[in-house]
Amino acid sequence: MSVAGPKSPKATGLLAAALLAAAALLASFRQGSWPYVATHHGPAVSRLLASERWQQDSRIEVLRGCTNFACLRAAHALPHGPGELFNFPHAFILGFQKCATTSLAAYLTAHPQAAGSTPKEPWFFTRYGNCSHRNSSAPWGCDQQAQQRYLLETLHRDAVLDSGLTRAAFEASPDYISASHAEVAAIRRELPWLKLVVSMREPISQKMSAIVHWGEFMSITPRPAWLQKLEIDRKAVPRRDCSERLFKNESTMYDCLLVAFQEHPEVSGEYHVNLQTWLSVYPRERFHVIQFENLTAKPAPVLADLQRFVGLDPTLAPQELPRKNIRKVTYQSQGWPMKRREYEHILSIARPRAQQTAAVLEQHGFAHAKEWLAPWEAAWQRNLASCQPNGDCLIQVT
Ligand SMILES: Nc1ncnc2c1ncn2[C@@H]1O[C@H](COP(=O)(O)OS(=O)(=O)O)[C@@H](OP(=O)(O)O)[C@H]1O
Repeated sequence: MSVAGPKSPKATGLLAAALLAAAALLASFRQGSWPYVATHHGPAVSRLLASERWQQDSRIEVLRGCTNFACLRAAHALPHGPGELFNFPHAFILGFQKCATTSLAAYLTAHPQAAGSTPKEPWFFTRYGNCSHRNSSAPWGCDQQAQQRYLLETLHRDAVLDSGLTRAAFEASPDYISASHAEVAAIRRELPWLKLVVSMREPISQKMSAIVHWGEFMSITPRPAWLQKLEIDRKAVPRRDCSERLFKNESTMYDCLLVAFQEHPEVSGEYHVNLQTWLSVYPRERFHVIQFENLTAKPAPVLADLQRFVGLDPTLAPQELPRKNIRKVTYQSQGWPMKRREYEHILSIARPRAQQTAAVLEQHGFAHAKEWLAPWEAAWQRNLASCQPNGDCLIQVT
């Protein structure tokens, strides 16, 4: 039997809801392995839990009728059935942009126990999605239709439930990591059980990759509608302008790096600032942090850790990490021309921030700061070693 959502609840009172939630809690604890236990609900969820129909249904049956987040939350308060391995949805790859999120999403999508979203980057919860009202005082919120489309079409609800929840639905919108506190809080409110994956790349390389990405996009003529939509995000405009000029040979990579490093942290991908926003909302154990350089140098152990974190069986894993979204071999594959003093200047901005990021990662138990910084320091030294006596260098991304 399926349930249409929170529209027709037959409330039997708060006591019944509390009893049911307590039973679910107990059952979940007895099951032991269940990773998420709902401990508090909003009024809509409590009403659903109190409905007599729901008391007869299994979690997966309830989920079959869910077309909105309140329904999902109520379903997740019920005990999981035998063989069910995952929540729905189960995980988000949050970012950072240009840190191999597309390759990671493709890798997981090829895993028989995972179900990637369509598209890979729905951008549902953040500034370009329909639920965010950045330029008005309206609170974050999604209408019923948008929620339904997201759950059914983007996250493939039916296919995932048909698997008996033996597949983990996930999406990968790399701009989520730079979400505002209000947006992150909204995601937590709607999907409190999510597992969250973050990848970080040597920060100068990450910005160079983004600069090239935007240079290529801004050179598309006529400008596509989706690109025009992005123009509403005024904060990121100076960087995009610089990228456009770079591709017309009217600015240099150094100019654009300066712009990128001076932008607002939430736009420029200041790793620790963005991560701390998320850590202030979701518990620490929900996060898994990957270093791009470790991942790309020696994928197997990093991918095995990722699968363990998500709850996927590593023995079913695809062999290879794909190489998606690659531009470093297309543009300036021998390196970007820069003067030594210019690179040193950028480094004088990037290094202290990278050290802060490493300190935050250590503070939260994600990595040892020194070990984390070593591959980044090695990349900086490699680039400095490329400099000629006249100060001309060729700067490569990691
Ligand atoms: N397997 C592997 N090995 C080495 N490098 C890899 C790999 N997979 C992705 N990449 C590099 O990651 C960059 C793309 O990252 P994203 O997919 O996260 O970009 S995006 O934010 O989704 O646009 C992009 O960097 P640039 O080429 O410097 O732009 C990719 O080359």
